[in-house]
Amino acid sequence: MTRTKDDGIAARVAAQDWAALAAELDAYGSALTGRLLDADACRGISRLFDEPEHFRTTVDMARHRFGSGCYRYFTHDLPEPVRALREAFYPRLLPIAREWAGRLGRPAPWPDDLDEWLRMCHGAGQSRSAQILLRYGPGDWNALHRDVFGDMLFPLQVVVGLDAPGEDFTGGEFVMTEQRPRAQSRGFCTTLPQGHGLVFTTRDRPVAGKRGWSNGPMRHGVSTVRSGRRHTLGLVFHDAS
Ligand SMILES: O=C(O)CCC(=O)C(=O)O
Ligand SMILES: [Fe+2]
Repeated sequence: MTRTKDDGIAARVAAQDWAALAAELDAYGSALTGRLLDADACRGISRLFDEPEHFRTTVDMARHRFGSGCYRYFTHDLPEPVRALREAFYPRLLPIAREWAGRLGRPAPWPDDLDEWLRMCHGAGQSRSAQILLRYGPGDWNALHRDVFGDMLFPLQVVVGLDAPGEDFTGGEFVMTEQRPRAQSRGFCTTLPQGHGLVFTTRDRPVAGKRGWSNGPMRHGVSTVRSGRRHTLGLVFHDAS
């Protein structure tokens, strides 16, 4: 079993410039962190893909017309670095989620404690782990989508790049689109560096306008991988139904 200790993941997440990340999220609906995991730690996580005991379900993306490639849902018994990352991000994302809810006049049901929030999800019928490990090969891609599984929704999520773009794979950029009222959509592209996390909105972002805030609906996906293999770790803060 590839279990490594949390060798300072919490400290590295805490040490990010969270004011700058929040400002970037405000402006673009996504923000890239500094390096959180070294190459060995990234390989340790991507290798888990071949250890079926960690996963509850495997999704063949082509079969569901979600794109092409495969992802696997972890069981609730998360391997240490995955658990540590999720736990470290939650309290940092929470003030941003609450601020955004305030701007949009929406409820902010998220307690300070992640476990308490997960208990609320489970009580509402969203009781299955939503953490995923993804593997893309040449020609694979991820259709534009939103990871909304029910009424219980935490509005920000994180994807961690596990391979080095340009070395391990080409293509495979992280793509976001923002729907604009009565106009065509705007696109955002991020090349995810190995070991970095991209924080992004699950559903929409508050957009400032002449008459106050409105919501800018956003979707995310991945452009076609041209060569090599790309692995990512997807961290979602609500559970699935
Ligand atoms: O592979 C990626 O970069 C994105 C995966 C994804 O859809 C997610 O993390 O929610
Ligand atoms: Fe996703």
